[in-house]
Amino acid sequence: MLAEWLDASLDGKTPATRRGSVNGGRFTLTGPGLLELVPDDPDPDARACVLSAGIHGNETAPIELLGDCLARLEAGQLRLGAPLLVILGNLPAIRAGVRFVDTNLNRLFRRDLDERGDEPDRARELMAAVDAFFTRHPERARLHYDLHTAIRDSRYPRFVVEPWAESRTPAEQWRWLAAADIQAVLHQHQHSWTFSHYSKHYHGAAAFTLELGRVRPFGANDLDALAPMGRLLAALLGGQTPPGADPARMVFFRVAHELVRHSNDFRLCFADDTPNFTEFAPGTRLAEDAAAGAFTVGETPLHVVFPNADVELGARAALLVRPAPRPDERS
Ligand SMILES: O=C(O)CCC(=O)N[C@@H](CCC(=O)O)C(=O)O
Ligand SMILES: [Zn+2]
Repeated sequence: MLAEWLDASLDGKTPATRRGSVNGGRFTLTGPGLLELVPDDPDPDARACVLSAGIHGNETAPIELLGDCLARLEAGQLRLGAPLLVILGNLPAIRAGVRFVDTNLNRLFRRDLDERGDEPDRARELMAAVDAFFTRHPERARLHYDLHTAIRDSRYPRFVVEPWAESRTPAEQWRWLAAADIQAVLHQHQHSWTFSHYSKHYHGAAAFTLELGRVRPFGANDLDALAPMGRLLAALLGGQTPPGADPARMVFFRVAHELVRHSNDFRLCFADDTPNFTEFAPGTRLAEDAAAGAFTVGETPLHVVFPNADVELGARAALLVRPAPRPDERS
C-alpha cells in the first residue's frame, strides 16, 4: 500500500485506501503527495520527522530512497517508532521530469507569500501540512530532512546545506550526518526561504537540505552510495538513535556571497560543467551582469556551489563559499 502510494501519487491517481495499518502504527494519506504515519508505541525520545523529496521534480534518487524505506516498513523489516510526515513536493514537475513547471518551489516557503500560481499554491499546502504535523506532536524534538540531488558534479557528492536561522542545530546532527556518509556541510549566511529553512525558522526544527549525488532519471541512480543515508532514515523512522561518527570526517563551509542574476545579459565566466566546491583564486572574474557589473574574487579564494546562469531574474545564480570552522570548534 505505501509503495503504491508513491506510484499513485506520481501517476496522479487517488489511492483507494486513505487510512490503514503499518508495522507498529497507522498511516493516513492527508492530501496529494502527503503521507502521515503515527506509531502505536513511540519511543519517548523519537523525533517528529518530516522527510521530503521531489521539491524539484527531476531529482529522483531521494524519491527512490524514501520508496525503499516505505517498502521495508510495509514488508515488516522496519517497525514504526516515530511520528513521520513523508512529502512528495512538486507532483506535476516530478511527472514531467523537470526541476519546476513555472517557478522554483524551493524559494517560496514564507508565510507572507502572496504570489499566485500552482507552485505558490503547493508551497502554501506544504507549509500548512508541516504546521499541522508539528502542532500534533508538540512535546517532541523536530527534524526535517529535505532530500535533493544536485545539477552538477561535486568535489563532495553528498553534502548538506544548513539553513540560516536563530535556532541552533543540535550537535548530534553532525555525528548522524557524518555516519550517513555526508562529506561536506554548507552553512547559509542569511534567510533563504527554502523548505528546510521554513521548518528551522518557523518551527525550530533541526533542518537541512541534503544533496544526495547528481540529478538522474528514475532507475539510473546509484542507491548503493546512499545506503548509509538509508540507515539514518530507517533509524529515525524506527524512533531509534541513529549511528554516529566523528564530524571531523566532513568539511565545513560558510556562504560568503550570493551571486544573483539581475539582468537578461548575465553570464558566469567559467565552464558550465564546473563541479560544486571548485576553488577560484583571488582576482578571478566569476560573473558579468549588465545591471550589476562584474564580480571578481577578492583577497581570499572562493569556492562555487550551485552555479546556474539560467535562473529567473532576481534569483540566485551561485553561492560563493569559504571553509569554516566545525560547529563544535566555534567560539
Ligand atoms: O545543483 C543545483 O544547482 C541545485 C540543487 C538544489 O536544488 N539545491 C537546493 C539548495 C537549497 C538550499 O540552498 O538550501 C536549491 O537550489 O533549492
Ligand atoms: Zn533540488
